[in-house]
Amino acid sequence: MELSYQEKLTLIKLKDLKKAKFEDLVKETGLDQVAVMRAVLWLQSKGLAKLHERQKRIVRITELGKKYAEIGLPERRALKLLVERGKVSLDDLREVLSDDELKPIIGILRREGWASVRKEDGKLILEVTEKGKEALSKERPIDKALKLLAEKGEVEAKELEQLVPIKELKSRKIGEEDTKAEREVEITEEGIKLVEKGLELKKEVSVLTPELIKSGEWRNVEFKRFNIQAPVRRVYPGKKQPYRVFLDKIRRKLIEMGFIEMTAESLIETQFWNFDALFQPQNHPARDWTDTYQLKYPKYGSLPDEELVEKVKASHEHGWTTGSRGWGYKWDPRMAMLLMPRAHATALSARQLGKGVQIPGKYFAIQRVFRPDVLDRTHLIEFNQVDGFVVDESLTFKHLLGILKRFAVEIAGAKKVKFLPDYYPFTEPSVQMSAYHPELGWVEFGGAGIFREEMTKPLGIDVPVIAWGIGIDRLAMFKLGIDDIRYLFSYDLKWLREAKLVW
Ligand SMILES: N[C@@H](Cc1ccccc1)C(=O)O
Repeated sequence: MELSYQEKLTLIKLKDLKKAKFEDLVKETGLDQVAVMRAVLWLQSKGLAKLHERQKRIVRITELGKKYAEIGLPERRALKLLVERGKVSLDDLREVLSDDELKPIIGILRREGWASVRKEDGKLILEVTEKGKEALSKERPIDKALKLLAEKGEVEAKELEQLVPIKELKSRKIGEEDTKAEREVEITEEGIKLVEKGLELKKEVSVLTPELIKSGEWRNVEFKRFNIQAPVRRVYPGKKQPYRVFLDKIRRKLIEMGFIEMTAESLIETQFWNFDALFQPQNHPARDWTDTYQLKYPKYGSLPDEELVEKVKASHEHGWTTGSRGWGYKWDPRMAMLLMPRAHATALSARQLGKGVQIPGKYFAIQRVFRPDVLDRTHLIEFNQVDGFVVDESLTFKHLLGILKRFAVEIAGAKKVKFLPDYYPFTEPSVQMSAYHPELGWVEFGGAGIFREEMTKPLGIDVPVIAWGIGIDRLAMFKLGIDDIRYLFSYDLKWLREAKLVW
């Protein structure tokens, strides 16, 4: 049987005592109360000891009682004066008694037979009796009771009752009655047997210190075992916001797949990069393929170098050298300079292509984007997109579908993928992809396509670029088990603390 140091010590002491008051056991073991109680309870649960508890009546000494114990009960003080002087007047007694004590004193002295009382010149005179003289050196039961109370502070009522009725102690305000639980610990047969078999009493430690190792003392100690099943208080250490964790994991996955991350310093973009560089005509309803916000102040940003702007302009107006006829309108640089909160992460792909890319190369961005909408459980005006593209000489539409499928499986954990024809001004062909989730059913996953030459050529890219954009929030909702998209950004502490960190 596994016993702790404290349990062993308690049991060994108990073996000698057989049955002991809890307080005595505490004294014997030299441990503190809590430790002994814990040990006793464990011993009890192991059938080695028994804890008996009973309510007992006790009498506790009062402040007045303490005072009397020191200076003597009023009648004793009066008796002393009486014996010294033979007879005294009531007034004389004031020397040794207070007003309160004076009042009942004649009654008490008479009852005890210590004094006789008569009137002399209208004054009460007390004269000591023989019994009174003898009484000076004798202890009455009440004196004994007071002494006992003064010594112990509290005494079991049963013990005092053998001397005086408790009523009397109470009426004289020497003691007050109370009840108290008395605990007794008893060793069982099994406990005795165990001690007789011999218990090795090794000191128990819970921390292995450098000192223990250096001194070699670790050999002589017992290491405390931890109960890892014991319930403990929950702690909530600082941790990343659950949605952040989810996005970080997607980032990690893409990096593992060989993608290079594109980042932006600002959430604000020029229309040039959000629209124009993506071959979206300024005067065409296609520009409204999504509603966007505009910045009031500052209203305008700056355009990239002129050469690039000229090419984009040419592409829009007449197709430049791409063989396309373009959109056939007059391109306005002022409009391209308007500032807006970025409306899609594809703007970062355009920027990256303009800066130059590795060929073959793979790029991605995780970007907060903004579009006007009515807020509800499934719509936010800001959300996150994961966009990316792959550049290589020999890429075809089939590659695009293959890569998208892999994403759906790797990132979304989808089982089936479905492609539908779609339209974006910057891709041709364009597809919309849905992924099948066991619980969610078919979920629209994102758009994709091959960037149009009218877009890539002005940016200086002459090879095929396949691109995609994925709305990540709905996926996160599903993964995090929430049905209100606003929770992704919630500061509800309970949710933040308890949300599982998922991938
Ligand atoms: N930017 C598009 C998605 C997309 C990205 C890249 C290519 C094609 C489509 C959207 O926000 O819906």
